[in-house]
Amino acid sequence: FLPASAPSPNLFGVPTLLSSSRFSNASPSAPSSSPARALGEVPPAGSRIPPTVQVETAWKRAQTLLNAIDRASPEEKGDLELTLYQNLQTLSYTSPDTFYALITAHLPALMPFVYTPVVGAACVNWYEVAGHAAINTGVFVDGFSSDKASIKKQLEDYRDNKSAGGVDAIVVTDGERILGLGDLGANGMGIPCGKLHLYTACGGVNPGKCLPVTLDCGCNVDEIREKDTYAGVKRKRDMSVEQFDKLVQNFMEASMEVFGREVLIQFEDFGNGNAFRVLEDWQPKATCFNDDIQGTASVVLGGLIASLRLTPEVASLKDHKFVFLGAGEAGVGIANLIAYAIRAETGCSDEESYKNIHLVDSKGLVSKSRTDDLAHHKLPYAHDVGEAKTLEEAVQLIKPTAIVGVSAQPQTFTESVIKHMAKTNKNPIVFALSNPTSKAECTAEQAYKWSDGNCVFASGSPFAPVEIAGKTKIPGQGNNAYVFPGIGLGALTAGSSSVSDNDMYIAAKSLSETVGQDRLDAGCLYPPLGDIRDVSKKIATDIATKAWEDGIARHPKPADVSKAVEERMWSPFD
Ligand SMILES: NC(=O)C1=CN([C@@H]2O[C@H](COP(=O)(O)OP(=O)(O)OC[C@H]3O[C@@H](n4cnc5c(N)ncnc54)[C@H](OP(=O)(O)O)[C@@H]3O)[C@@H](O)[C@H]2O)C=CC1
Ligand SMILES: CC(=O)C(=O)O
Ligand SMILES: [Mg+2]
Repeated sequence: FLPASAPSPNLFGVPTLLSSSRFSNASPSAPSSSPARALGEVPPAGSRIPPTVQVETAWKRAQTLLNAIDRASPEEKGDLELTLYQNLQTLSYTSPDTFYALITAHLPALMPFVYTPVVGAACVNWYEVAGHAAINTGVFVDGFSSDKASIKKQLEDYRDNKSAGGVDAIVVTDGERILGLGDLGANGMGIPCGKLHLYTACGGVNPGKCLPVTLDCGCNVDEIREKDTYAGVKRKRDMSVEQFDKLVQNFMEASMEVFGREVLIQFEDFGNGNAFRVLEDWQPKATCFNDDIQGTASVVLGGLIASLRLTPEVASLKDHKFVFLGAGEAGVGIANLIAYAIRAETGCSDEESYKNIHLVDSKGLVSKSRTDDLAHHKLPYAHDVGEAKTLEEAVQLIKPTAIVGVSAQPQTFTESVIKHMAKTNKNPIVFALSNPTSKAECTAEQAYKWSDGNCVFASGSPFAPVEIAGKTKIPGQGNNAYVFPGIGLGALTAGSSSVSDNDMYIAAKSLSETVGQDRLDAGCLYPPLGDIRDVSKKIATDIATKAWEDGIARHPKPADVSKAVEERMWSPFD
């Protein structure tokens, strides 16, 4: 940990370390920090002072803002939330150790300000909000003019000048489907940044070895692209599928050549016209996964497995009847993993495993009569059960035990839908998973109120506990953040050559085992966020153990896998 070399004031009043981290904007020719000073690099024993005092100061100042946010009127709230987001980003540059110590120690309070929902608002006006971070963070690849050699050069520059000697984990987006906010173009860079902050805080991945990337393929939203401050490529998304696939191929090959074959690559918030195909192309050839399709599936399956301990009337996954609102990346990803788990648990056929899973998309219930017109990924769910134009009709027709909202359409879980669920089930599952909060299918309060406190609720962005009928209900955050850090950490520990669908199933089971009876008693299907490093360690241990069993691990097997995971975890407190 370094003494202040260039102090500058900021909200948290901590010394700045402008030349010491991967966040440095120093040009390659500028005097660079000595290698020993790079963030996260293991320092000689005893040379690093835990940033305790700075963290206390920063936390006091953050609390001032948190209190102001609590007291603010709805009109003032948004600006104050963005102020806290901005200050945290500044801190991540100026004193990374303090930043990671702060968010790790106070994750439940601060996660909403580095991740959903506030990162969504930050992305909308990224170039105004993110300041220094906007253009200096990570790597922006111009999708129209870059070839493999130029991408390699960008990555090598990053490795040599901004990383702690290499990169372990990349989160890459093309900005086309940012949360439920749609196409934000290069503004989407806030998402890889937020995800990687969580890789470090929740999964102990060395922040000096994390790389956020945006493949800038233009933006179809005129008011974003045409803004004076927009620094992305000012073109529409007019690339052909072949050009897009070539860009992804160049990026994937360049990443593996520069950072090594085992570099972990997480696809994030791509539009669904490309996401499924890119995953199918690259899953066998790289250590990669799509967080929206697979990570989301794993966290939802984990919650469902935990819920079986709460809903004795539903004995196993195969006894559920699911209706999804949304049949895109998240919807189909979750549906596919539930079907995978049912097959694994019962040995049934593919067809049988899909039978009780129903999807509603923008045109209504996905059904047999629509097969001529359906995207490939929806076909397994086109059942012969009749037709429904709306969610309400679908719920009346199917009589589900669980509804899962992944549509980015707010307030679509209406009073009448939830009342119907409560009438036909003792404890209906209601997952309103769309992000950010403004896109949630319903709020926690609505779900509990309309079901007389009987539903089992989870949401993608956090909601506060709700008092109902003399009980406190704790809404779980059904967000892939519970699993992706552990999945990535596991793959990195083993040096896995791939990340499989079975890994998502393993992570789901692992996560479900961390949910204590006290949480279930409060209606919550997920462990406290404050325990997340232990949760990630457990998930990582299970994933890495399986990688060694399956022979896909490139690293030698340690005597104690859990210890190897723990030793790999970077901590700002070490
Ligand atoms: N909690 C979590 O961890 C996660 C949450 N999400 C959230 O889920 C949401 C969707 O993400 P994703 O699946 O990737 O997005 P996609 O764009 O891939 O899919 C959106 C789906 O919603 C459907 N849809 C749109 N409008 C309606 C409507 N009026 N009625 C019914 N369905 C509709 C679309 O229908 P059609 O197919 O006909 O176009 C499509 O099937 C986002 O808000 C995202 O933030 C995503 C990943 C993780
Ligand atoms: C959580 C997440 O990955 C999403 O909303 O896209
Ligand atoms: Mg996402």
